[in-house]
Amino acid sequence: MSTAPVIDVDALNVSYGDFHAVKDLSFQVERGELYALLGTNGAGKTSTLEVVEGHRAASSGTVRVFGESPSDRGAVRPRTGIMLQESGFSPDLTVAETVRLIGRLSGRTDSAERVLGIVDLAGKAETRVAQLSGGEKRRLDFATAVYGRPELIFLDEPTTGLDIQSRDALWDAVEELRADGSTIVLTTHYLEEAQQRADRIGLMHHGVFRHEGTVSELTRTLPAAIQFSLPAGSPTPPMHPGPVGDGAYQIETFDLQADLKQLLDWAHAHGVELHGLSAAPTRLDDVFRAIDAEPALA
Ligand SMILES: Nc1ncnc2c1ncn2[C@@H]1O[C@H](COP(=O)(O)OP(=O)(O)OP(=O)(O)O)[C@@H](O)[C@H]1O
Repeated sequence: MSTAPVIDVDALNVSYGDFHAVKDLSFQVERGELYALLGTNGAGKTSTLEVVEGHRAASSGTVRVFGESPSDRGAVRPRTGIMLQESGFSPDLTVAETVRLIGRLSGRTDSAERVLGIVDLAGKAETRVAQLSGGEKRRLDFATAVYGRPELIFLDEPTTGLDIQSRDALWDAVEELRADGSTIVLTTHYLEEAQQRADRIGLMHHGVFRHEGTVSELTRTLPAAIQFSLPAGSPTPPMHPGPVGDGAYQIETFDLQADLKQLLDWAHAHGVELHGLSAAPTRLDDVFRAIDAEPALA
């Protein structure tokens, strides 16, 4: 089996007139990975994905999907499922007709009943799209993306507007596809989903990656926090904690386990009880907030 990446983006630039939306972006997505392309509003995620999906020409740079140009739709489209943020379904078609039509256009084969079963829309097969709720339309969109079990699936904000049961069902279906070897590219503003699901994350801001790596590589870029309060008259604690209000202190650390141990050893040795002790690892949200606070790179 080939070890070439499924997606290979090299020095991609996308400009709209004078506005440079994507700047020399390079990344690869390996077979079987779930790669999350995340970023602030206007970071350039959609512009990037439109090129990778073959919907937009690059201003410069090279993009390969399965080793082919994404504009070679005959080669790429049958192997690729796309769930867009806004579906363009015809309101007059039924749910089953929509799945069959999009399935036929994709060049993949499957059964409408199977994919509608995955998203719990089998009972709505003969309902017109115009009569679906917002969440049901999102589920139909997902069904068309996974029709034929494509090798590569783009999920653009897949769970927006879905209730918790539908979200769980969607992620179960994604995990099943991954077990079959499908590669997933996810964009979402629900960072906890990316934190939980992504093998790697590309975090964009103003057209460039501010970070790329696994969740733990990204969260290691910021310190974790240990917080506690001390009873009156306690000796000075180690590691120079800073006050954070209400008599509480905070230690910022890149080595949570070692520093927590040092603090607990100190408390034990001095017979001090640490009140409200908490040790919080860095979350993806924190990394996001930190990059959003930075100025744009030139
Ligand atoms: N057709 C266009 N013409 C001019 N500017 C555009 C066009 N499409 C996008 N842009 C600009 O390019 C930048 C990147 O937009 P893009 O849609 O790629 O960002 P995004 O990361 O997907 O954002 P969001 O999270 O808000 O969806 C934005 O500043 C946007 O205003």
